[in-house]
Amino acid sequence: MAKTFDELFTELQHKAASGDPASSRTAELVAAGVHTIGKKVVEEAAEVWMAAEHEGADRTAEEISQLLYHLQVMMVARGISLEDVYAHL
Ligand SMILES: N=c1c2ncn([C@@H]3O[C@H](COP(=O)(O)OP(=O)(O)OP(=O)(O)O)[C@@H](O)[C@H]3O)c2ncn1[C@@H]1O[C@H](COP(=O)(O)O)[C@@H](O)[C@H]1O
Repeated sequence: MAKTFDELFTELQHKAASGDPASSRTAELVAAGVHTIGKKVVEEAAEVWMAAEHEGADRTAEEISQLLYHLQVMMVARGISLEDVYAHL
């Protein structure tokens, strides 16, 4: 069963707090900081755009999942909660 957006966020918070950067991509990115994470957000956003224009729905969904992952890593790195974001929806 695939995880939900909220479940992934909880997992990433734990990875950032106690994960090993050598084995956890999340811990590695959080240690690298918001500049590195921001570049990944922009890269993944462009890949979503390209997939939506030129590839199928499955590839586009995969790219969207990677964008959402990197947005969550940015939230964790900046100490932003799900509630902080949902308050603006
Ligand atoms: N959902 C994801 C996820 N989506 C994307 N990614 C990362 O984003 C990369 C995709 O971006 P790219 O294709 O640009 O990869 P790349 O070119 O190798 O990346 P660069 O090192 O070049 O920046 C993947 O290779 C992963 O490293 C993710 N990494 C982790 N997760 C999930 O996050 C959770 C915690 O993972 P860890 O922190 O690694 O334990 C687990 O449930 C994972 O499934």
